[in-house]
Amino acid sequence: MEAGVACNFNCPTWVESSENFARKSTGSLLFGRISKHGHRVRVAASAQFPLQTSSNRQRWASFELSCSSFNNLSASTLETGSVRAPYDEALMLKKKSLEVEPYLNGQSIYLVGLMGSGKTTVGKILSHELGYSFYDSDALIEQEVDGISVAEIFKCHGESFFRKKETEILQKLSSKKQLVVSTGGGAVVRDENWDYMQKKGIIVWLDVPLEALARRIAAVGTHSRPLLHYEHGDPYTKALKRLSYLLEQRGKNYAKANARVSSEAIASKLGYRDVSELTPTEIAIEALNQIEGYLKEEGGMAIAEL
Ligand SMILES: Nc1ncnc2c1ncn2[C@@H]1O[C@H](COP(=O)(O)OP(=O)(O)OP(=O)(O)O)[C@@H](O)[C@H]1O
Ligand SMILES: O=C(O)C1=C[C@@H](O)[C@@H](O)[C@H](O)C1
Repeated sequence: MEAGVACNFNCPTWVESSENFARKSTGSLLFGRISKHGHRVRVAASAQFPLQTSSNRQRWASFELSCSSFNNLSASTLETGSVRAPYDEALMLKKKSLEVEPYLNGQSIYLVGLMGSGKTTVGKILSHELGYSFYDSDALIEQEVDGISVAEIFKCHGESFFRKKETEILQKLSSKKQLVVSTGGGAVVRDENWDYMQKKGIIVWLDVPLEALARRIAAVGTHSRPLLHYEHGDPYTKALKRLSYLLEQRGKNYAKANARVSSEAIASKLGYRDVSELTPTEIAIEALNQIEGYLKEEGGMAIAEL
């Protein structure tokens, strides 16, 4: 009887086909079966999904399958082992955003970080998931200055003109709630910008290693990033040199953010060899984790009373 039940129960198929189950860290399943000899049996399965994932985005689930007859509750273990379960990042993001949203209570999210840290990419994912409006402060400045690019604004009007415009844009946004704002890499330098961002918002630093930033920037070229024009060499070297300098200057400012999302920490938590293996969605999930932590632990709920 027991062997018959074990054969019919294909554990890998069950784990992969049960979305709800696969998203939880533990779970169990109980159901009845009639064996081919007419006996009623009870089958129980339980599984554990550890946080750790393997680098190919599969989660290992350990399971135990046991079976007993209905009138005899002492179960005998049929099978134990581990199976690969799919790691559905889109579902995890949805679940996390539903959890965090009530704590956020409409507060805006301001993403800060060096150029190329993914503020725009991750910001769009967050805004979509939370149902917030997305703004890119560089793009808003470009619109205000006759549609010319940031690089042209620097060239024609100078950096201080650009910084003034950046502050004006942040001031305008500061009266609104339910925004995700991708700020310019240098927005953290002016104290008044902090006042505007903090008025109805939480400030989140996307902290990415310099080498990864330089690789990303080199992939698209340095032409659109005026602060990199001062350096010499190939795009990777130019980006790495300037970014190292900028981080030295601004590191303490970024560190004042309410929440820090470290790509290195996420990669190590997920068992990846390098931050380049991280997807923007995985970073967005961690941003929500950090925001939740801040709101729960640092009295962020007080700000939410706005
Ligand atoms: N997690 C990621 N993995 C790999 N590439 C990424 C990741 N996030 C963003 N990128 C890429 O890096 C580049 C910069 O991303 P993005 O524009 O989102 O950064 P940013 O912080 O808004 O930059 P800036 O401040 O210069 O506007 C883009 O080409 C984007 O596709
Ligand atoms: O790091 C910076 O100071 C900048 C970053 C970009 O987002 C732009 O705001 C501009 O190129 C300046």
